[in-house]
This record gives sequence, structure tokens and C-alpha cells, in this order.
Amino acid sequence: MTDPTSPTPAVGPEPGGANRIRVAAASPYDVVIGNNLLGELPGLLGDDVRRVAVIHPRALRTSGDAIRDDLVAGGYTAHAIEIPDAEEAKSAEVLAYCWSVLGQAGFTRSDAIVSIGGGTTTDLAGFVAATWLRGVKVVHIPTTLLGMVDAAVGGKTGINTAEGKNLVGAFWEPAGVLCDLAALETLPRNDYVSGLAEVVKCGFIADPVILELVEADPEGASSPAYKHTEELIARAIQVKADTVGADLREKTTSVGGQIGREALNYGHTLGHAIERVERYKWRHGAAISIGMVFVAELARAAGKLDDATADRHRAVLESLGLPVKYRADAWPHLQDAMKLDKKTRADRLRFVILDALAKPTILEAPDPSLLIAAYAEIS
Ligand SMILES: NC(=O)c1ccc[n+]([C@@H]2O[C@H](COP(=O)([O-])OP(=O)(O)OC[C@H]3O[C@@H](n4cnc5c(N)ncnc54)[C@H](O)[C@@H]3O)[C@@H](O)[C@H]2O)c1
Ligand SMILES: O=C(O)C(=O)C[C@@H](O)[C@H](O)[C@H](O)COP(=O)(O)O
Ligand SMILES: [Zn+2]
Repeated sequence: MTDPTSPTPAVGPEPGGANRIRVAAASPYDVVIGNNLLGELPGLLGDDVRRVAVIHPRALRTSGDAIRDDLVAGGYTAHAIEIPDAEEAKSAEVLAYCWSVLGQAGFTRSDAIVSIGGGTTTDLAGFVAATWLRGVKVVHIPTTLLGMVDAAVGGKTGINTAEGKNLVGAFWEPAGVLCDLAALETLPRNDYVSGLAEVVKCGFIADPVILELVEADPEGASSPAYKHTEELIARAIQVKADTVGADLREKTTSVGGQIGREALNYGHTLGHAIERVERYKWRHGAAISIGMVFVAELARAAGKLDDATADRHRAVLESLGLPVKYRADAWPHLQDAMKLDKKTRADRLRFVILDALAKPTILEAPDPSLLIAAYAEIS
């Protein structure tokens, strides 16, 4: 049963069927969820923009070319910039390649970037936009579930280095985000399910109705054809929009027991460490799934979280086919990688944990015995 009092998307579907969620920022912008949204692109680019770079991964060459052709037909000069698929795109080399294309094409401050792809594309393209001439306009068109509910929203952009995940980047908000649901139909199931990890995260940290909708039919929820897909997407985006709107630059570490944007990092301390140990070959959502089970066990071991909520993590993530365990022998490497987590202060590790369902908080410098006990539960 869904709880009618829990947060629902602030703005309902428009007559044309699209759902629009506003993100509060210095320049507020909308995340639009629907079908056939490309008609919105010129309005988001604005009247000044003449030249556009469409950044897309190899797998979406046809879509990237189609957007470029559309823009050209609309009177823009448009270039398609192809980048590698998945995490290979988030590198200094690919960033430098994009800069050189923009330089050769004569991109000025009145020109813009359009990204079309998953979270790796929006992270890279957002960082290109943040850094080219110290900042040009960007519009994201996320094509994965994860990109729609998380990566394209909120303005975190960046790349990975050998030392860790997203260690180099910038906050750079888009002018708008267009989530065309038809894109999800071509997404491999594994990638769709990886995105569900971030949806489930939003359920645990803020909106438990998400968990109920997944638990009602995990097999159904694992496909974009699920009758509640659009509601799941809208609810997760609403959690992200509300959270970043209240703490855009992740400055609030705790006010009256409430934490700010760091809540969205639930499961990410260990998750990012797993990604590094796996040399960025894993999907982000898979690593975050294990990371969430780990922090649930950590919160339980610290006497903060009740058994039922802790157990619910493993149950819901496993029911979706997401991984919930990791190799026991990897612990020393994971500990090493976690030292460079962005929440770490000096040598004090900080974990987002739950005090209760939808009550995220920070656990500072937990005793090593608690970390070992929690890791033993997932290895
Ligand atoms: N900036 C943020 O706030 C934020 C939030 C969450 C995650 N992230 C980042 O997002 C990245 C993960 O994003 P992801 O899970 O979308 O992975 P991804 O971008 O690697 O996409 C997964 C794969 O699907 C392909 N693909 C994309 N759309 C497709 C489609 N419609 N049909 C068929 N194939 C398609 C891609 O080319 C890629 O091979 C990670 O690097 C993570 O750190 C960032
Ligand atoms: O938007 C945020 O804030 C998040 O933490 C969302 C995460 O899901 C996302 O993976 C983000 O890129 C992690 O940020 P980082 O600062 O830990 O690199
Ligand atoms: Zn994430």
C-alpha cells in the first residue's frame, strides 16, 4: 500500500503527458519526464546560442547524429562529438579531446553543449561545459534510468582518476534536463537494474513509497514496461531535486540532526571504493548496491538501525538481481580507496547511515571493529 501522505512529485503531468520537476538553483531549471521532448531543446538553448556540440557515447551514434541534424535543420551550426561508452568516457584524455574539438570549431561563450547518454556522458559533458571558457550552457538528455533519476540532475560533473572515482570535477548546473522515456526501451536490462539501485537509495533516504512500489513486484520493476516506472522515476527525481535544492554545493553536514546533499551519497563510500578496485569496469549502481548493504550493516552494528530496516536493504536489492556481497580479501584495498572519499575530513572516514527509514545521518570515524564487523556481513 502506498502512503498518500508521503512526498509525491510537486508537479503532476501536463496536458501533453509530460511531468515537470523544478530544481531550485541560482538559475532554477526543469527536469522534464515524458516522450518526444526534443521540441523543448531550442527553448532551453535560448536565443543567443548559434553553435551546439552534441556529446554522445559510441552506442548512441544514431541518436547523437539525429539531434545534430535536427539542430542544423533548425538553423544552428552543430557538431557531434563521439566519446567512449561507460566509464572510459570519464577520463582526462577524453576531456582534452572534447576541448580540442570545441577549440577547432571556434566555440564561444554564447555556444552550448548538449549531452545525450547515460551518467558517464552527462558527467563528462557537464564537466566539458563547466571548464570550456570557464563555463558554457549545457542541456542534458539522459538515456539511462540512472542518468534520468540522478546523474543529469543537480550539477555534479566530473571524471575519474587512477586514485579514485569523480576526484576531479565541478558543480555546473544544466539549463534543463529532458528525460525521454522511450530511450529506456533500448537499454540493456543490466543497465536498467543498475539505475534501480539509485532509485532504491532514494527510497531508503527519503521516500519509502519507492520501496513499496519495488517490493510489490520486483520482477516487473526490473523493466521499463512496469506500470509504476514513471512514478518511480518522478519520485526519485523529486528526492534528488528536493535534496540538492536545499544544499546545492553539499555544504550542510548537519543542521539539527538533518543532513544535506551528503544524504545522496548513501552507499557511495564503499561503492566508489569498489568501482576503483574494479578499475571502473563495474556499473556504478551495482557497486552502490553493495555499498548500501554495507552501511545498513554498519548502522546496525553501531546500534543505530533496527533489524527490519537493515534486513530490508539486502532483500529489496537482491530481489532486483543487484549484488549484495563482495570479496573478503578486497578489504585492505577498499579501506585504502575509502580514504579519498569526498566526505572524508583529515583522516576521519564519514559514512551516511540511517537512524531509521528515511532518516539519514552521518556516522563519523566509526571504530575499526565496527567496519570489520559490517564488512564480514557482506563478504
Ligand atoms: N553527477 C551525479 O550526480 C551522478 C549521480 C549518479 C551517478 N553518476 C555517475 O553516472 C555514471 C553511471 O551512469 P550510467 O549508469 O548511466 O552508465 P553509463 O553512462 O555508462 O551507461 C551505461 C551503458 O549504456 C549505454 N547506453 C546509454 N543509454 C543507452 C540507451 N538508451 N540504450 C542503449 N544503451 C545505452 C552507454 O553507452 C553505456 O555503455 C557513473 O560514472 C556515476 O559516477 C553521477
Ligand atoms: O548528487 C549527489 O550529491 C550524489 O551524491 C549522487 C550520487 O548518486 C552520485 O553518484 C554522485 O556522483 C556521487 O558524488 P561524489 O561527490 O561522491 O563523487
Ligand atoms: Zn551514485
